[in-house]
Amino acid sequence: MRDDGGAAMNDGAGLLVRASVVGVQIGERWLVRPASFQVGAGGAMALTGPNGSGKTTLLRVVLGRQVHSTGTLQRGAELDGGAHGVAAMTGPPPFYARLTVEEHLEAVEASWENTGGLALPFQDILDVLDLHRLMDQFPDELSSGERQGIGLAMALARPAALLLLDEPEQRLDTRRREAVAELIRHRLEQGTGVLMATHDSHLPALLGADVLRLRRQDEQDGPEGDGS
Ligand SMILES: Nc1ncnc2c1ncn2[C@@H]1O[C@H](COP(=O)(O)OP(=O)(O)OP(=O)(O)O)[C@@H](O)[C@H]1O
Repeated sequence: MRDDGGAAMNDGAGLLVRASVVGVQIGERWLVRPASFQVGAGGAMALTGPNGSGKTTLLRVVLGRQVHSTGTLQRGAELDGGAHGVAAMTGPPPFYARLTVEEHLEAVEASWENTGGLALPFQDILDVLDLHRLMDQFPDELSSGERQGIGLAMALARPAALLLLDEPEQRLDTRRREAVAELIRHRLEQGTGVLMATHDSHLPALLGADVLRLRRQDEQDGPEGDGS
């Protein structure tokens, strides 16, 4: 693994991410109170907590898009392996207005043709999420839940050592939430590590994920509040 300063670490075989008291602070305000967790290959970690407790911000720290103020973040060398490092879904995917859903998926699939192909075939993902009916539609003809579903499909198909998902259950009905859990389980079985933010207590249970509950700055400390 490598720490924030880029120094190689000798320990942590199989570990993809190790965060030790990582917090984000602006002035007196904690966006993320110091938290510790780790994600290994084939392991799942769920960040939970109320609105504004810092789940998305912590995912952004892991992605390298947000600087942290305290602690140490170590990332496995696998995560820096170019396109095969991290597959992230942190919001609706960028869509091209003039391409259909099918053309988007074809473009994603083609981009992986020469590097081992997709981790999960789109056909399987579309079957499970019941998205086939959308193939001929354009982005502005999709509901927010359908856009979320297509974004998830793209992230779940993408080969990567770490899958990072921000509220994958968002805007999905109960049946599709269970379907998403099934797809994530496939990725875990392939050895992919999964780090997610979620408001759904069932999803971590379905995945056997470790759970870290983040606290907002205005919440009292409690037994699980040290983030370990
Ligand atoms: N760009 C920003 N600048 C300043 N503060 C921010 C910024 N983005 C988020 N915050 C603040 O950081 C805190 C954590 O926000 P974050 O989006 O990480 O929470 P969250 O747990 O993901 O919330 P939710 O469950 O509502 O998605 C909030 O208090 C939010 O107002």
